Amino acid sequence: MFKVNNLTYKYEKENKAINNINLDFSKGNMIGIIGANGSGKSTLFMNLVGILKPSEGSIFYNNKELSYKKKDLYNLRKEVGIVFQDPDKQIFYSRVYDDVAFSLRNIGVPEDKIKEKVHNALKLVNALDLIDKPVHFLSYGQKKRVAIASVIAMENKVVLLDEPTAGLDPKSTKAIVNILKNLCDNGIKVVISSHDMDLIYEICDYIYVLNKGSIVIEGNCMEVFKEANIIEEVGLNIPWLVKVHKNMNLPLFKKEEDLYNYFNQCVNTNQLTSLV
Ligand SMILES: Nc1ncnc2c1ncn2[C@@H]1O[C@H](COP(=O)(O)OP(=O)(O)OP(=O)(O)O)[C@@H](O)[C@H]1O
Repeated sequence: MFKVNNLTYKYEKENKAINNINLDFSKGNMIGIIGANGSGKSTLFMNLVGILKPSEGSIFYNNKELSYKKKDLYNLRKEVGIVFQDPDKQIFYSRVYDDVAFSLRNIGVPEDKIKEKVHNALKLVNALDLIDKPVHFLSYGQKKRVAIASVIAMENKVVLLDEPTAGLDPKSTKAIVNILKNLCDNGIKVVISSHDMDLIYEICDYIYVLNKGSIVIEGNCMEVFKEANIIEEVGLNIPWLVKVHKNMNLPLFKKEEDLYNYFNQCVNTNQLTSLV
């Protein structure tokens, strides 16, 4: 798994986009990387897959330091998939089918297997109807779903997703959330960056909070969001379930359904009479 030691990355001489951070992705199954605009999330992801090379510090994957030789990067990317924030960065082919098939062809998967994997991946992201469409005909949200399908089709061991649900409608967001949960249930490590704190709170079990390139807090989801002052100071929102907990003096629930079940139980045992 990924372990990052004292990573610093500078695009220019003085400014540190990432400033001496340490990460250990064995701490969770669904890891959240959160931070305001410009806090360094995308820069971190690009360092993890070897697109950018650390200015200082080191990155280990399965106890081996990243090597930037073409062959080693090729092997890394067979195991680690990335969905970029901007789908145009990752879509190269003119037809959706060929785009999703691209990486599979690259690693020599037979064409009949590719056909099956492309269909399955597009179906999962609710985009099978786009299979024969030219990519330049697609909307932003449609391109985003195709980019996610390309990574799902590869069946990687680790999937990094930079803002996977940004710009998606509720139905597609729900589809992506279910896919991420499913990947996680199947033992795939999912690392996600997002500005949607309700989403991060719902699905992540370990979180790193970045601010101006540094990690200001890390821990399990509930621990991190209980630090409301820090979360707000770095320009992020508090998830609504945490607000309910703080402002209504109710238990801290992880899922919306847990809150409803709690209320139903209270109603059934006549504990809500004082509110009615
Ligand atoms: N190509 C680049 N050249 C110079 N500076 C860059 C470049 N890309 C990013 N930066 C700077 O690095 C810092 C971190 O940017 P990065 O894109 O990693 O942040 P982010 O957390 O992903 O932001 P967002 O939430 O807006 O996507 C910012 O200060 C940004 O201006």
